[in-house]
Amino acid sequence: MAQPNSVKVLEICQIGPPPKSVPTTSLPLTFFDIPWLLCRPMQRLLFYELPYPTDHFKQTILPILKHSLSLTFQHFFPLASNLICPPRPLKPHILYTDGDSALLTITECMGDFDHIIANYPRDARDLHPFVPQLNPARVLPDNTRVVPLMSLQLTVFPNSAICIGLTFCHVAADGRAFHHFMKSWASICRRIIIGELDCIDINSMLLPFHNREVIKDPNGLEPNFLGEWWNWASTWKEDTRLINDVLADKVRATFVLGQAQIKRLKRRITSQCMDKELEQLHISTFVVTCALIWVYLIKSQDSRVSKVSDIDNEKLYYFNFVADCRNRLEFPIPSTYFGNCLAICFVSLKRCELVGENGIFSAVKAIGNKVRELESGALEGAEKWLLDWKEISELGHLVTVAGSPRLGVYETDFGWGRPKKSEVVQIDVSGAISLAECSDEDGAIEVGLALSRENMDNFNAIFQHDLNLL
Ligand SMILES: CC(C)(COP(=O)(O)OP(=O)(O)OC[C@H]1O[C@@H](n2cnc3c(N)ncnc32)[C@H](O)[C@@H]1OP(=O)(O)O)[C@@H](O)C(=O)NCCC(=O)NCCSC(=O)CC(=O)O
Repeated sequence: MAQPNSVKVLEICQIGPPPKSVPTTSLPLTFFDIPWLLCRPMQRLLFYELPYPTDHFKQTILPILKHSLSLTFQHFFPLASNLICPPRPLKPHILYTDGDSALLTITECMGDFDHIIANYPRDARDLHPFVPQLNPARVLPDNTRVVPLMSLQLTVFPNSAICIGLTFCHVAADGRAFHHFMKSWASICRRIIIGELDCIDINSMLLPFHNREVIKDPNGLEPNFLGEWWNWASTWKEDTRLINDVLADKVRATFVLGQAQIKRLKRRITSQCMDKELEQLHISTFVVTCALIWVYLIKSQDSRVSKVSDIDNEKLYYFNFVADCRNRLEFPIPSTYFGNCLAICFVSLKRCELVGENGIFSAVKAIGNKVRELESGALEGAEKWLLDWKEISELGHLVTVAGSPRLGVYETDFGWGRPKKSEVVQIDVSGAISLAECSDEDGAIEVGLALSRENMDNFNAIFQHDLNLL
């Protein structure tokens, strides 16, 4: 019997920039890009209400989505390109050649849209039918790997909705760059729908900036990171487990922290501070949300430990987030820079500090201090980014963050309104939490989690109980 969320493939095609519109272009990888070479692909879904039958979608909306995507690729060509990984010591790079394109699959789903986009815990496997697969990498006779960087899937829910799914390699674009692409595609599509495109010059839009020379590397991070990557790549084994096996016991849910709750949380934190401490504390929405979720996640794992004596209170727990460096470096980088420009930040605390009475306060101090340190040097300690990453992920006890409430994902309007829901699917395998602004409340935050059923129940109980006390 078909699963409720199985999809029927209607069409498979390739979409690239209009022919001859983009010259052959090779983009070197900067030290900001290299750490993301081994990151598993990003999987982003955007769900929209769009109450048309499948035939209407195919005949009127799909051609516009395809045409606008092609026009957008003319400027955001790296996403239609390939990552070229020649054998060591030749450097990996992104290459666009005329005719390169991204895989686009069109599918239809009869599943229950309201259930699919709900916030309550659902089987983590439910979203995977909407996630496109990347075309497999090719290996050339000289052992060069040619890796497609993005693929897309449009799923129509007849008479109710569509889902736009994207899988892309982080090495091509960070969150800011990727959402610039998404908003540009949406904007061109919207203009075509309202018949405005002819009188608007696409070149007048905020175009991506591709010149990698703006990224200066005075500390020689690039050769250091490349060396690390080559070492890793030589021993790296692809995860060949089936997604259904990996996710068998996982559920995913979205928790919303309302604006009022965030305000009260900030107030509670500041009331715990001495005046002098307060001056030093960085209490942003990002920081208090991350602190709260980090502490609740650790508390929600406790019931997995059968005996209290099994809990090692001295053990270090880690929190990892990335910071956009476009306005945080000594050299200027345009806000439209297309590529990666992220500092990788780690924070650690002992378990007893996190689950103690002032756990959230301790976590706010630790994460906030890290954000503050970025002001005096976002690249401080950067030479250890990859080593830290490898060591800490092997230790376990790590919570990482995907997405951000500053990416404006809910502003991505293709001409039929804001998304009803956005999901960062890869968190169900990567174990990260995802953050976004909220679909329907200004100043609120959506937190996406994928946990075992038992941990999710525990987390939910702690979240509901504690937030009621705020
Ligand atoms: C370092 C940070 C994570 C956290 O810094 P902070 O704690 O200072 O928080 P912040 O920068 O959000 O904002 C701090 C304060 O500045 C003001 N402020 C900043 N930006 C604002 C904006 N656009 N609108 C309104 N206010 C703003 C607010 O007063 C806010 O306080 P208040 O918040 O209290 O109102 C962030 O600055 C950052 O770099 N975010 C981007 C991370 C990113 O790009 N992630 C994507 C990874 S790639 C990825 O994951 C792939 C994918 O998504 O597909």
